[in-house]
Amino acid sequence: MILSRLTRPKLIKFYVWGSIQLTQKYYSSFVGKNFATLKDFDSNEIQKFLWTANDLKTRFKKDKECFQPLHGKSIGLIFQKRSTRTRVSTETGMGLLGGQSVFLGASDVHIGVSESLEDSAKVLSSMFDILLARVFEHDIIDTLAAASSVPVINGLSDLYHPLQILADFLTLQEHFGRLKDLKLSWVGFAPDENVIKICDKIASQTGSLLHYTHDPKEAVHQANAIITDTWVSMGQEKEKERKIKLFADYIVNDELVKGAAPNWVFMHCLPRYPLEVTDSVFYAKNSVVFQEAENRKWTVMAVMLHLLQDYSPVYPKPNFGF
Ligand SMILES: NC(=O)OP(=O)(O)O
Repeated sequence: MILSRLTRPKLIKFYVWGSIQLTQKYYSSFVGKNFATLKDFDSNEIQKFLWTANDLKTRFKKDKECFQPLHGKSIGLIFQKRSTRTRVSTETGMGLLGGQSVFLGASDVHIGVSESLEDSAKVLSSMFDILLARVFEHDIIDTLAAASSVPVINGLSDLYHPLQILADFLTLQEHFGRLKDLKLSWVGFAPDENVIKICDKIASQTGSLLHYTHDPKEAVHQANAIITDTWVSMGQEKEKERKIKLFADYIVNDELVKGAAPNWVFMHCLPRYPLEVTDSVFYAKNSVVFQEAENRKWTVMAVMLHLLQDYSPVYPKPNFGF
């Protein structure tokens, strides 16, 4: 199951995720792997990350347990853009696991400016045990990963935000008690055409239903989750006025959500501008946006832990419906 950042505003469509069908396969170790996009992991592996995230959340938050499996490990955080959730969830999560984080902002380091990406990746991976990068072009993630001797986590590129999708899945599982047979309606920009092709191929293999439409009412009809994102991404501020006009009819508001399933939830990865969703929906009792934000922490902890060492959850596997 994959999800892309939506990058091609010229194509105005709405799309709906059908039931999330995950195939069965034995879990494999993730140690030493990169985490660039969820399409690199099969459904069973994604469930494993989610199981561990649930387990860590229960152990640290509910049980108030203290254990530090990543004591002595460190992560380098390469950020070309600003961030609240990705940065803070990773820094505090690494701290809880006993490790250390070093933030490397765009104006702090030479990466891609006075030193090649490859040289930076070689140097940083000789000092850190793992790297996380938030970049503009997705190719930068691939370049860093190819030159790095340690795992690289994608903290957002122009194509993928896999950490966010893990947190979204965890939130859906917590709320609905399953992932199977949920109708997810994403209201916003059209996905990248290549990503659509990949999604269609996976859907044909798994039995998921994918539907793309220009009609927001059709998109949210009987949806269990209505999801949107900011229309003005970082670095696209110049396009703000054009996008406001272009997407004026696509605001998620009380009228639009009337067509959703009775148990609908609203999701948004944040930060949120009032442009794309009204306060009445964003702060509605059906909104799970802050639970979704908190889950960024437990999911990135699961990813860091699994890329650095094998981990067996203490708590039973949550029900995903598969
Ligand atoms: N959703 C998300 O990635 O938030 P930040 O930009 O604050 O990291």
